[in-house]
Amino acid sequence: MSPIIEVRGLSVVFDGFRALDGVDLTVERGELRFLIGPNGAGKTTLIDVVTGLTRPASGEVLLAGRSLTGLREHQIVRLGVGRTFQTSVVFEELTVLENLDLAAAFRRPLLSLARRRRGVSETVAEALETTGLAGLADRPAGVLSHGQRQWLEIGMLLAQRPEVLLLDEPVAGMSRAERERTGELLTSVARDRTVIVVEHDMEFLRRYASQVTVLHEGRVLAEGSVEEVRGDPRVQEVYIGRRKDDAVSAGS
Ligand SMILES: Nc1ncnc2c1ncn2[C@@H]1O[C@H](COP(=O)(O)OP(=O)(O)OP(=O)(O)O)[C@@H](O)[C@H]1O
Repeated sequence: MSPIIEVRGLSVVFDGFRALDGVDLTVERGELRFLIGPNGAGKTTLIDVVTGLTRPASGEVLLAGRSLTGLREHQIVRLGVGRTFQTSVVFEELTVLENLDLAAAFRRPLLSLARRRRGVSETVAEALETTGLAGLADRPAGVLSHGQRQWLEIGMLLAQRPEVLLLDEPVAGMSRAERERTGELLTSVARDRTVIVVEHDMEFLRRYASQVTVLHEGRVLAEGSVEEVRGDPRVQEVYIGRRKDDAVSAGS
């Protein structure tokens, strides 16, 4: 079986500046893959290309063997690739349930209508349960805590029934308890889907990552288990002099 995501020779150029420079990346089904790297390494740009927001100068992205080259963002969503952004996309005045319903309708309007049961589609009910937000279904999203809002965004992705979820810094600004819950949520989501996470939080990474890809200056610097990349002298070098909690070797 082919990998779920294959990135081949990907380069992105902004006004002559190479944000990505020949990136190769293979992600198998069911992985919870972390992308790390110093600021400006190209992590968000990589997600932007996979999801069709940014066009590469060269190279390609394959989803289950199918090229995504030239497809638009909504087409890629419909093929099963969903993402969160660093900034929130929930509608504050709508309820949690309404936000989930809207997200579900975007992917498969007819199916989600056909499957309605007691006003809540099966997909939305599942998303509520997985994210632990069922008790808040009728509350406006505007009253949610920061953590709950992040879980709602993950729920909105799940409601689109993606095969691959790309999350950009999902635990930024979260309390320790919220980070733990998010780690458990992502682990459970990755059981039957593939999750790719951009994250700076090293403690979070140590606890939940299986495979890690380190980007630096637009290239893949290292790849492997958390222990392998932490022990890699090249990775240690690019993190030297950074904040303590951003340092790969911190706590070892
Ligand atoms: N639209 C753009 N136009 C010009 N340069 C850009 C654009 N988007 C990103 N860049 C540049 O490309 C490089 C990679 O940026 P990117 O946001 O992908 O890095 P990152 O690894 O996600 O960093 P961070 O951890 O700070 O979010 C940076 O130098 C950034 O300034």
